[in-house]
Amino acid sequence: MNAIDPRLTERPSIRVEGLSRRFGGPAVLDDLDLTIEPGEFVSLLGRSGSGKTTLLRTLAGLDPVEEGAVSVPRNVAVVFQESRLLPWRRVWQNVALGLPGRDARDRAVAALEEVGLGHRLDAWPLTLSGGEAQRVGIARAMVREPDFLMLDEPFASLDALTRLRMQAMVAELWQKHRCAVLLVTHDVDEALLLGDRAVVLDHGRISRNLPIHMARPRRHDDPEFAPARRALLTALDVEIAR
Ligand SMILES: Nc1ncnc2c1ncn2[C@@H]1O[C@H](COP(=O)(O)OP(=O)(O)OP(=O)(O)O)[C@@H](O)[C@H]1O
Repeated sequence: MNAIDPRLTERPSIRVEGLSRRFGGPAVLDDLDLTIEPGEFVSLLGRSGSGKTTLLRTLAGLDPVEEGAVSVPRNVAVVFQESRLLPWRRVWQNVALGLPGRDARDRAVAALEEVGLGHRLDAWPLTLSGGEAQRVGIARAMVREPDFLMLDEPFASLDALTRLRMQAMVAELWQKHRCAVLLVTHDVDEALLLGDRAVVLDHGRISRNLPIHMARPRRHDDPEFAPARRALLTALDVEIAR
C-alpha cells in the first residue's frame, strides 16, 4: 500500500490559497491555506459555525471565491448529510441520472452493488432506511469516478451501529478508488478512523493539522488512537478527564 499508485500521479492536487469569505460581517473564512494531495483523505473538524460547510461549498463551486484562489480537479462529487434523492425515480435511476452513454444503467448497478445495495435497484427512495439512502448517495457520487470527493457530515443522522458500518464502507471505497476526500465531521473518532490527516478549523483558519499514521484498517484499540483523540479534542477546546 506504500508504493505510489500510478493513478495518483496523473491527478491534480486541491489547493486553497488565501481564501477569505464574509457574509457582510466578520470573516467566516480568513486567509485560509490548505492543500490536499491526490488520493489523500482529510478529515475536517471544527466547532459549529467555524466555516467547514462554507469551505466545502466553495470547493464544490456552490459558493463563489470572493478573495483568494481555489484550484480543484474538474471531476468532483459531493455527498451531504441528507441523501437528496429524487423520490419519483427508482434507486438505480437516481444513480444513473445524468450519466452519459448506453451503459449508464450497468454502471449504476455496479456502483450500487459496491455499496451493498444490489438488491434494492428498483426500490423507491422513500422506502429506504436512512443508511440505505446514504449508500445510494455515495453510489451516485462514486459512479462518476471523482478525483475529489467531498462528504459533509454524511453519517450525522444515522444510528451508531449504521454509522460504524458506513465508515468501514467508505474506508474500503476509498482504498479501492483512491480519490482525494474531504470529510466534514463533528465526530473525532470518525475523523481518526478514516483520515490520513485531521485538520481543525477555528474562526476561518486552520488551527491544527494532525497527521494520522495508524495502520489500516483502523481500530479503536490501536495504541495511537487515544493520544490522537486527546490531541484532537484539545484542539477543539474540549476538556476531557485524563
Ligand atoms: N449564506 C450565508 N449567509 C450568511 N451567513 C452565512 C451563510 N452561510 C454561512 N454563514 C455563516 O457563516 C458561518 C459559518 O457557517 P458554516 O455553515 O460554514 O459553519 P460550519 O462550521 O459548517 O458549522 P456547523 O458545524 O454548525 O455545520 C456561520 O456563522 C454562518 O451563520
